[in-house]
Amino acid sequence: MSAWCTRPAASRASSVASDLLPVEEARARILAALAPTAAETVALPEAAGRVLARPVAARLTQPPADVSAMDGYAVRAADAVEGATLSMIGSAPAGRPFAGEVGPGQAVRIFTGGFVPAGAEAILLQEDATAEGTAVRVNETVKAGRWIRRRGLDFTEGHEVLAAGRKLTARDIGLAAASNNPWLAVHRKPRIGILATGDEIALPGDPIPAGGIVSSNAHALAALVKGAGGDPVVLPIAPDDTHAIAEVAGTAHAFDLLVTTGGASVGEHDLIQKALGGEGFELGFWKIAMRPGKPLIWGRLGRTPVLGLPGNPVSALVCGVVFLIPAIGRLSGLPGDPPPTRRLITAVPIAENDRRADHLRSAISYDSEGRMRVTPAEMQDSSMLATLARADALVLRAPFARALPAGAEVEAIVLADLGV
Ligand SMILES: Nc1nc2c(c(=O)[nH]1)N[C@H]1C(S)=C(S)[C@@H](COP(=O)(O)OP(=O)(O)OC[C@H]3O[C@@H](n4cnc5c(N)ncnc54)[C@H](O)[C@@H]3O)O[C@H]1N2
Ligand code: MOO
Repeated sequence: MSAWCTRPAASRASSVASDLLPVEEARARILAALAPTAAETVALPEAAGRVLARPVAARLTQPPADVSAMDGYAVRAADAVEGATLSMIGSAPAGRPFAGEVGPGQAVRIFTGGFVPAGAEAILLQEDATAEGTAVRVNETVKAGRWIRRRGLDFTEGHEVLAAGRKLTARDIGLAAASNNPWLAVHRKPRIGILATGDEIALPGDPIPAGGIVSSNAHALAALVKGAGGDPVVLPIAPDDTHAIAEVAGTAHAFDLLVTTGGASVGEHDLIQKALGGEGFELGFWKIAMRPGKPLIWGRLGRTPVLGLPGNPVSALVCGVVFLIPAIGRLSGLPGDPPPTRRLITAVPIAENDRRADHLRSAISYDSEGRMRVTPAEMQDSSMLATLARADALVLRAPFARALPAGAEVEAIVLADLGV
């Protein structure tokens, strides 16, 4: 048994009670086997949503000098008392600093963003002054420092403005631009191969074989991968034939992760492990204590990790939420946190659970007092994609969780939190 296949002690203990690996342990083992992709340098517009591979330091100080926060007059604080009249000696619009100095009894016309001239200690708002020619009458006394943005108020040259490991938001892109960083080092988008298998499946729009169905998994997973920051590559559908599966899997080396759907279970047409086995597949684990998603496969084909998702469409997508999104996060340079959960109140009683951690497709609604309530769908069959599409949340039920009355608190993954 290689290090890849070694079971941690906790797993051995739990396997005494069950042959199914707990969800948290399965996710931990998946994440432990993944490393972030290498860094690449991209232009700012390409960097949004990517994860910084190296910290970003400011390449200038902002503001570069003391600047005015308002339109008005740059004045010496002691002179600008109510009733005084000052003499305007020039102007300092943004981008054109005044070269001279403000002397006693003098003022310089200044505009928002203009450099505060030497000698000035405050800005007199134009609303608080009356100008006639070069005479400026002060209508309201100003305090020293008023309306001046000090040099370096925002950031200082050489200081870190963005830390490595940060997923870049529009705000971060603005900060990188303001700090004069046109290029950023980010982790390459993880390339995720998606291989749907099955004799019965056809692409949407293609002729459907007798007894067949339309393949939804590859499309749904590609959308999920894209939303999570990965680069999906949908491979041709492989029929239930070990040679065909092996041939397509031969492209695995091109991916940071190969995801298969279907053929994960125990039927004689469930061929993923058999077909990949001939190509040198090393199994990490198979079967987890999860509904939907029990026959999940995890292993490695050469250097490429392989996540084998069940064929049932809801199982494939729920496993996508629970395992694939964190895996893409880890490959992208993030920690790969589990999906965030929220505490919600169930509107209806929930039955006790069996040994598999359940993920109940549920609707969120608001009661007459505006409080959020969650209602699991009555039917939870893992073929029912419409129920998943209509759901707002997955209510989590731990193995052997006790029955709950209406009004009890539950933990739930809110799908919109993940953009799924
Ligand atoms: N005797 C047992 N049978 C099954 C077990 C078990 O433990 N013992 N587990 C069940 C569970 S749980 C699941 S989940 C499924 C998973 O099966 P597979 O991963 O082998 O998936 P398939 O058999 O290939 O397909 C299952 C179902 O999903 C449809 N499918 C497959 N691919 C797609 C696709 N790309 N798009 C849409 N739908 C797809 C397929 O037609 C089947 O209806 O196994 C249970 N059986
Ligand atoms: O685990 Mo299966 O996904 O229950 O249908």
